[in-house]
Amino acid sequence: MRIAVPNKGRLHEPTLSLLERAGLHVEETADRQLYADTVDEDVTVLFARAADIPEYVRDGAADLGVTGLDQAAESGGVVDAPGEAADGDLVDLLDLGYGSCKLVLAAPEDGGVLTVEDLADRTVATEFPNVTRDYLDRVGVDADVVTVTGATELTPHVDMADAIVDITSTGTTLKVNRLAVIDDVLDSSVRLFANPDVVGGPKVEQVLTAFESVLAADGRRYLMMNAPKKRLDAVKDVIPGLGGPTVMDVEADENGNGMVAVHAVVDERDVFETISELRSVGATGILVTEIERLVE
Ligand SMILES: Nc1ncnc2c1ncn2[C@@H]1O[C@H](COP(=O)(O)OP(=O)(O)OP(=O)(O)O)[C@@H](O)[C@H]1O
Ligand SMILES: O=P(O)(O)OC[C@H]1O[C@H](OP(=O)(O)OP(=O)(O)O)[C@H](O)[C@@H]1O
Ligand SMILES: [Mg+2]
Repeated sequence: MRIAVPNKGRLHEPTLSLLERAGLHVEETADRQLYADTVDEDVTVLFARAADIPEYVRDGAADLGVTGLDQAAESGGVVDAPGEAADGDLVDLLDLGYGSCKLVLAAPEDGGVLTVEDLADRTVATEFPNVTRDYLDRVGVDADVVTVTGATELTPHVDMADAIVDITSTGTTLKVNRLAVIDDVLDSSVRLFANPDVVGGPKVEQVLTAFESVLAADGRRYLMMNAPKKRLDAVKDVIPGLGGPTVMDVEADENGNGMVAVHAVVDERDVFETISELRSVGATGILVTEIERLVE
């Protein structure tokens, strides 16, 4: 099975680190720029441009692809389940949570374009012509779309366009270029995309489960502690555990009181508060550890 991942740019490193955390360690080889084996002999990684990855998956050159929803939407149809897929659609299997950005319509702060309606018979420059045309159709505005391959923010200042559709996340680039957001066009983040023909296959499901287990572990901590058996109910009340904590009998303390070891998964935001509450109900030897993966 082949997974296409970004070969460079801002999505490259986080995607490799996700593969690593998912247990799909990518082997170092001479050809690593193009493709690489993983610890799983059935899984190969292809390194491609973020914008080309949807095409690799649609074509079947890769079974799975990791890239931004913006890129997939630009290249064709995207559906949530294989049953909904028309010819050439990709299945959006999982939101991987990084690369969050928006495609927005923006125009010069001091210009004459204040609403999308003002764009009628004017020009929009973008790296995303298909998404932009779909958007203009949706809002019923007839404007020309000019395709550029970068530095889109420049075009309104050199009279190439009256507005742009471009990626924004912090808003800094738009601000520096004195452009104001007029409308949101598409919310994007990095997704795991699949060719509809491979969804449900055992290897794809295995990769999906591994990625899901990394996401499930994010923001969670594993707590371990000892507690007097007679305080167990109080300890359980404190821990908002995943399906309740795991409880094991351990040796009695020096006074012969029954003791238990309690393990639980908790939200990292609750750890600080939970520890003091656990101590106050008699827990001792409290350990907090990170979780690499969590298969629910
Ligand atoms: N500022 C941003 N914040 C968050 N995500 C972003 C941002 N810019 C881009 N992205 C996401 O990353 C994807 C790839 O962008 P990136 O800049 O890494 O690639 P690129 O510009 O196509 O790379 P290159 O041209 O170097 O191949 C975008 O399609 C989008 O999903
Ligand atoms: O809202 P902001 O946080 O300013 O981010 C938006 C900018 O980020 C991306 O460019 P990138 O940094 O990837 O450079 P690139 O044009 O070389 O792709 C995008 O094309 C915008 O220009
Ligand atoms: Mg970029």
